Amino acid sequence: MQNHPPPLHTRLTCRRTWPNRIFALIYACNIVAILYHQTTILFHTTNTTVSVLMLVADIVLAFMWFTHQGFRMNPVHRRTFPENLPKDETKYPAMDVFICTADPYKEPPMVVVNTALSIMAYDYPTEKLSVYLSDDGGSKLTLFAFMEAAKFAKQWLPYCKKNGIMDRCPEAHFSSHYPRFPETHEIKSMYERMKVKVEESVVCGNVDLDDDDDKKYGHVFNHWNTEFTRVDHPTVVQVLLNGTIDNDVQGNVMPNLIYVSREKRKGTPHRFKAGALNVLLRVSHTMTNAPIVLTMDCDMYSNDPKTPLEALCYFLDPSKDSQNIAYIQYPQLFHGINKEDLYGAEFKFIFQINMTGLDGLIGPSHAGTGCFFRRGAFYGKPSSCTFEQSQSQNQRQAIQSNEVLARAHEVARCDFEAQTEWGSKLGYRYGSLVEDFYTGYLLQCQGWRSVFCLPKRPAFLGDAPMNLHDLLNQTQRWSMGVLDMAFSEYNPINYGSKILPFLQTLCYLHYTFWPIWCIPLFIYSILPQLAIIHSFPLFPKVSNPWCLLYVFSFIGAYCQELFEFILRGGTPRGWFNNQRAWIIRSLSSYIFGVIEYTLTKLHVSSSTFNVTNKVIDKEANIRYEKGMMEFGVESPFFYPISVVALVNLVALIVGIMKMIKNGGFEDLFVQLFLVGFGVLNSWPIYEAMFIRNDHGRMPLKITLRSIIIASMVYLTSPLVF
Ligand SMILES: O=c1ccn([C@@H]2O[C@H](COP(=O)(O)OP(=O)(O)O[C@H]3O[C@H](CO)[C@@H](O)[C@H](O)[C@H]3O)[C@@H](O)[C@H]2O)c(=O)[nH]1
Ligand SMILES: [Mn+2]
Repeated sequence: MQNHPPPLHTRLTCRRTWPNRIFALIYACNIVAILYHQTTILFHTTNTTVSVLMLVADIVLAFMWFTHQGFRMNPVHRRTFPENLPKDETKYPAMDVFICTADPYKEPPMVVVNTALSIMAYDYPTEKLSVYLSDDGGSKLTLFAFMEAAKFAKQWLPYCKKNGIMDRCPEAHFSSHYPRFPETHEIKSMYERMKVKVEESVVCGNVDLDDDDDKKYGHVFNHWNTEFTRVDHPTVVQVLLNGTIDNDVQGNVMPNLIYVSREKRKGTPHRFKAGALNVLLRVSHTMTNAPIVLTMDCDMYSNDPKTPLEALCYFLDPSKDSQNIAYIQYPQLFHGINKEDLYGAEFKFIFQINMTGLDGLIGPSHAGTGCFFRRGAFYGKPSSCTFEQSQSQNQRQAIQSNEVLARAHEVARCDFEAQTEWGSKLGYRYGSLVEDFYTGYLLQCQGWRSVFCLPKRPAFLGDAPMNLHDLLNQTQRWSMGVLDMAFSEYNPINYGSKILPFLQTLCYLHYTFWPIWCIPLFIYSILPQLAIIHSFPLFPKVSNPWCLLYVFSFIGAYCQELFEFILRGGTPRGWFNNQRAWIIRSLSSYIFGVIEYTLTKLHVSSSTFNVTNKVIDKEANIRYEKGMMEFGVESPFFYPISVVALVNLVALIVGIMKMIKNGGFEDLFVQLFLVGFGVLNSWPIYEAMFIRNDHGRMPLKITLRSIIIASMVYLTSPLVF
């Protein structure tokens, strides 16, 4: 018998698979029956407009339910066995890490520095590790922060490794119950000094170089002359640590650390994060050309120094299937989210639950950060390159040579990509505001596969939006991004469906049409409410057996989600908040996303990548910790949710009054239930409008205008009823 080498990874089907499949069958029958019922009503109704609207809502809900089943048919979980990796570390492939930042005022340089330090301290052969920072903010403040970080790293890395520290992000480390070693105090005060220095420079908007630094780096800062702006400036590439020259305080080699701010010129599109990553792909190609590339958002620090070894369990697996793996995606997990995740900002379904579903098909979608790539995947199909071929030669000594630097500057030019395949066949793909999701999808269409890793100890932790406006801003961008995809030449209907397996296509359909949730949610949160005022029954009486269909569809869908949510470590309260956030997003950012998308297609406006704020407002954060929703700013996002909240409140009051006066509970039961549920979900909005008087309350202007709009909705409703 042949001796099998010990496994590097395993994949098991989740126990909920069969229950999921059976439930899907039952639920599908229920949906068909409802649609049938709605259609028959359409032919007998006294009010066609209302019936058509209800039917449209139900068809969209049915579509979303159906496409969601792709995630449920074969969920899996995986395990890796890094202990079975080859012992000889010199055989490990080199790894280039890309960190993106775009704005020193929304993404404080200290946040970025912490991310970089946590990665530089990986338990991975240091001489194989290079960290590239892309600064789309073109900020000398960020460069200055990294200069300081390079110095601090020389103490921090040996300190972490010698003492076996797990939290290698200094900020996270020093804000936890950290162990004390003889040198801890010294390291901590060094960190504090660096933090003060960097934060002061951000406050005053200028950098203060001492003599040594001035000698070393003074010339780089000369780039920031009066003509230098964040949207118009030359390339700046600065090697801050060179692994072959720089040693830490104990004489060990350091990883490379390279600052890159690509050239930007007015009128030349820079393609946001996708453009930034493509520049890093090329710059790193000229310098280290590692076969593995890890992409990171600036706020996602590493929470486990052994993570790259886990990724190696797939990349070093000699089996044929493993040669097709383009990327290994880790979930986006967050720190600083309040107890019950007030805004559903964790996106447990998108980043965790649905990912395990995709993993059982041909692999997870790409989530932008915390993802290990095979570099070759950016350059072509799986068959055309093997891992060994793309292994880099050791070009380390060269990274600071004039030749290499000149080449790096060349490939970072803003016109370099003109008439090339970058963005269409090479690198990150352009054309969607969710470049990550789009690129992952296109790689899978090329035949690449992917893997999802969900270790017990989170591999990465990042910042989630911590107020409502930021969250809605983020999901509006995502909405526009997926619509870009839905209507692109490579949309999942015409293109993806011909290449990808059926269930995988369903999942991509679900996401690319994500914002159309706004259609049923909007109809359901306005129409039954108005119908109550006009005493118009929309649903069968409670005593009518058809009514059970509606009850089952509601309870069935909600219970299944609750179950999935709790299986993934959530709480009932967390689930409730999550569904509330879904309603709020649907009524607000999805609608705005659809409008904004349409406007960009009509060339009335142009789409931009609004970076999510990562600065914490202390006062607002106290309210957030208490579970209070933050309104405060006069954001147009708040109008639809305020109006809907008011419409529901009035409908509930009127409905109850009518029932007391005339009876008819049977007729209006389902509607009253919906309205009651609406009011329950709107509670924080009423508080923000009428009760609270802190800074996070709803701005008076929005409250007043919403009252006017809601009144107009009621006044014009006779047009429909
Ligand atoms: O012109 C730009 C704009 C953004 N970024 C970077 O992109 C990252 C993500 O931006 P963020 O504002 O945090 O967006 P999120 O919505 O939180 O990010 C999610 O969604 C994005 C797509 O919309 C993906 O790119 C991200 O990886 C994914 O985490 C950050 O590191 C930014 O610095 C750039 O480098 N250049
Ligand atoms: Mn982010």
